[in-house]
Amino acid sequence: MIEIINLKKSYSKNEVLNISNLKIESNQCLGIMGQNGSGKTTLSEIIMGSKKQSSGEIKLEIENISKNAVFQECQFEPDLSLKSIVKFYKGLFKSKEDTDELFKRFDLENLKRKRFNRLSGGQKQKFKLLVAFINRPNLLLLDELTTSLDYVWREKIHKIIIDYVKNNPTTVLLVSHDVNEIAKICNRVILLDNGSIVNDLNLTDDFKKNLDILEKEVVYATDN
Ligand SMILES: Nc1ncnc2c1ncn2[C@@H]1O[C@H](COP(=O)(O)OP(=O)(O)OP(=O)(O)O)[C@@H](O)[C@H]1O
Repeated sequence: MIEIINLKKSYSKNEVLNISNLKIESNQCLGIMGQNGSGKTTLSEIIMGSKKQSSGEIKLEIENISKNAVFQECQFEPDLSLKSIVKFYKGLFKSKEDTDELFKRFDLENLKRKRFNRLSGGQKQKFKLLVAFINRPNLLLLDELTTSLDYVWREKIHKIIIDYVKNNPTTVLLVSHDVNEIAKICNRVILLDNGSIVNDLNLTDDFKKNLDILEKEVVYATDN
């Protein structure tokens, strides 16, 4: 379980996040939606510990916690081959993961010797997720994961994540602007507006059949 109490974040005197209470059950896939600048990345980075809050408390009660994240901006040493990057992270995490299988899963076997900065946008995105799996995280942040992926790979990545979560107890934070993606992967979604949670929805199967309702909730929550 992750519990957030009276969390605030300001830059200079500008408050960008103000969340009085949020509980995220373990092994839950939480979608985080909201307009540009509403605080999604700030909230998820604070939960992951890569950014510090101005005040408030975050309790991370996850057994044997292993974290990882995929961000738009995350980059790797541009001149290293994918194989070398994976070797580096495998060593860093002291991981026993079968990385050949990971290369296969993401259809990147033929690019092992290529440098990261020579990959296309979509290939980079797939590779970032491959690296995020090396330490078998049980807390995983995916921030705009499928931006720059084609339709086929977007679907494949959704399946890879759903299968991973089925086989490994994981708390997933999925930041996305895509209602379909959220509905496919998450069982709950929070909507942020101006740094506050303005809606918190359980994504039941019935709800998922009526995605236009979710779309309306997103528009309503952020227009009012
Ligand atoms: N380093 C920073 N310094 C000053 N302001 C910042 C900084 N990082 C973020 N902000 C501000 O905090 C607010 C929330 O930004 P954040 O990146 O969390 O939004 P977001 O919902 O993830 O947006 P997007 O959908 O555009 O990625 C914005 O107003 C942004 O300008």
